[in-house]
Amino acid sequence: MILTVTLNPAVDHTLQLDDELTSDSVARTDTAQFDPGGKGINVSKYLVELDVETTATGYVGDFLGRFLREELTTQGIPNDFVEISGCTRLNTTILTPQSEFKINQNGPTVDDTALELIVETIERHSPEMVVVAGSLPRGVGPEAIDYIADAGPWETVVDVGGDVLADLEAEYALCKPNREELAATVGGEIDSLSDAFAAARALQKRGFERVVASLGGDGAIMATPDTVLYTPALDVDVVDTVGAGDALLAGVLAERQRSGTDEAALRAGVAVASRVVAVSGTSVPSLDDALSNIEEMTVTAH
Ligand SMILES: O=P(O)(O)OC[C@@]1(O)O[C@H](CO)[C@@H](O)[C@@H]1O
Repeated sequence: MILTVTLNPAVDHTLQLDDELTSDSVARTDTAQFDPGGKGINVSKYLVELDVETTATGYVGDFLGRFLREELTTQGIPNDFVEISGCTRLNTTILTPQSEFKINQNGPTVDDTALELIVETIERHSPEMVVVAGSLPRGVGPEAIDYIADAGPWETVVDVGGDVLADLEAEYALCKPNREELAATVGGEIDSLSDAFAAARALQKRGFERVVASLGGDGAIMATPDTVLYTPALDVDVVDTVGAGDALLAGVLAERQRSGTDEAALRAGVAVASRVVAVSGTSVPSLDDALSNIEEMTVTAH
């Protein structure tokens, strides 16, 4: 079982506008979508759709926390959250004909004594793997992630910001930076695929058994102890990119559990991400046949 930990969940509010945003005028829209979100929660949503056993945990609070819980339960996503007194955040995506704007709140402040409740929740579910993903709420530092990773026999996967990633000290089975986070961890720019391969290789050597990096429209890479694999993105009509990295991670973890090979896992990640960018917000597309033709996708070793 894969348990996801989202320490700073969000309700994702997605608005679609027919025109570009302009200052000093009221934009009006008929469409408003609210999805339970936050990176770990999204991974659980996509894993359920891929028929992988999962449970989502993390901190939730107040009316948006209640909405998030109820909505996940209605959607059939197993969840077991820790209640906090602060309010879960509302993150907004505004889609205009030309642009995608994303505004994320920092979220509530969490007392670090609540971490023990997260660890107790994880222990109750005895997962083989724990995925800690998303930003940290105020009051929680990178050492909380090391604490979770060291607290039990589970393998731990992280998808956290580049600054947090750089401070982690425990053993991790996998990390999933995006291009900017990859650049931040190596303190340089990623201007080409070969920069990305070198950065992923360097990060892998710093103590992550595998590094899966999402490169947006350029595809994704996986650095393993032996090689760096690369798969280009599929050609799809992109509605928005919110949740694409979470979908990549869910696809990689689902396929690694099924076939165990890194090549197939990377292909599966890119295939699932390409389905998710074709729907708005962090709603879940049908992934029934998402993995059916993945052996036709290109993977190269570098
Ligand atoms: O502020 P964070 O935690 O880095 O990211 C949160 C978030 O942008 O990530 C998900 C998409 O990956 C959304 O569901 C959510 O709003």
